[in-house]
Amino acid sequence: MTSTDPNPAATVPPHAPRIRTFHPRRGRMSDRQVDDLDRLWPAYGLTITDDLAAPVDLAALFGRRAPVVLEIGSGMGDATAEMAIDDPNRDYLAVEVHTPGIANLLGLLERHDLGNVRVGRGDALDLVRALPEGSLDAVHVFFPDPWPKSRHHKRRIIQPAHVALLRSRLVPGGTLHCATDWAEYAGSMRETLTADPGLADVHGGYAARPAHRPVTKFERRALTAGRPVFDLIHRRA
Ligand SMILES: C[S@@+](CC[C@H](N)C(=O)[O-])C[C@H]1O[C@@H](n2cnc3c(N)ncnc32)[C@H](O)[C@@H]1O
Repeated sequence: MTSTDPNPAATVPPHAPRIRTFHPRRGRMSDRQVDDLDRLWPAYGLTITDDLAAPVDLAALFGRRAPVVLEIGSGMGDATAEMAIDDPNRDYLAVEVHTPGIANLLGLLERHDLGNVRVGRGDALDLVRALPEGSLDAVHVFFPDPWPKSRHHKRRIIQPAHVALLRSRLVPGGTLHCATDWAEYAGSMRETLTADPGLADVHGGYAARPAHRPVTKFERRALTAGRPVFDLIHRRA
């Protein structure tokens, strides 16, 4: 970090109370998901804790040196797997707290014989803090929990301190790509991303869904309900 690259999140003392950005839901797993989780976790999984040893060695995690895309909140993982299949020259690090979604993605990795995906289980922000600065080619935040009530906005993943933290982990020129179907959150995201001094807006506002981003499970629900979708893509200067 330099004096011209303020990173407020990095200055939060470790004893500060933590505010969760996710609902602590467990969810039921099918027998197949239980089996996939047991068998495949050792090969693809990364356990995330709030004292994860930093810096995380991404080349060791993936077994090669390639540009890395971080996906925060991969849900059931279908979109993650699809992007990784279409983009074999980059590595994908998906992070989720929802165990059935993690298990589902692990099953997809085996079925598609995908070597360029790893799956983190835990709070994405704990992982991001432990990543080296300038280590990510892109960060994807697709349909994050909107936390619609005003008193819960502090739980949103896209807020100034988190954006500064995410930006610090991008390589110069790397992109932070957010998408939401929640119009008010889209406005807040746009404001926050535009206000960050180290990010430049690639499209000058909302973008249409780029071809490389598959329609996600949550997005399908939004489209069925007739809600518009907002993509925002900003680049680290
Ligand atoms: C609304 S869902 C969207 C899932 C997927 N991206 C999609 O579009 O279908 C948001 C997901 O983000 C996960 N999530 C929220 N905060 C997180 C965090 N701090 N770390 C990891 N996962 C998180 C939730 O568990 C949830 O599965």
